[in-house]
Amino acid sequence: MEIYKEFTFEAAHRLPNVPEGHKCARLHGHSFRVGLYIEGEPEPETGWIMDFSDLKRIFQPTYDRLDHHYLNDIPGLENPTSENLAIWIWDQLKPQLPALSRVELRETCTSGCVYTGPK
Ligand SMILES: Nc1nc2c(c(=O)[nH]1)N=C([C@H](O)[C@H](O)COP(=O)(O)OP(=O)(O)OP(=O)(O)O)CN2
Ligand SMILES: [Zn+2]
Repeated sequence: MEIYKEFTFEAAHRLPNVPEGHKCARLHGHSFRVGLYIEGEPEPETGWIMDFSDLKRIFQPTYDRLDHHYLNDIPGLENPTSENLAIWIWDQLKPQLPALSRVELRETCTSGCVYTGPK
């Protein structure tokens, strides 16, 4: 079983390595959506895998680094594609959240990616 919690943050970015003339080379912003998934079995007593509010608390410091920031300025996010952002969020959280199973990163209403960890 997986549980998930979704977050939104506002941020600006530009993609430095796109072909010349690509629209994403220009500074622009998104309302990013992040889905964090935790895999496990519900504990018999609580009936939950983990408390959603604990998940929120653990994500908060990472969220604060992203929300209303220019992503390219963040170490490790110099090329802030959806893919790199999902990996970066995973790397921030996995040490504290061993049961993290999936990071969904939605950049626009129609574009995003899903990361399930290194293969
Ligand atoms: N594989 C990736 N492709 C693109 C990324 C990315 O992170 N990974 N990022 C971008 C841009 O940041 C862009 O803001 C989002 O792209 P796109 O879906 O093309 O945005 P639109 O809202 O313009 O999409 P439409 O559906 O065409 O309106 C580009 N590619
Ligand atoms: Zn973009």
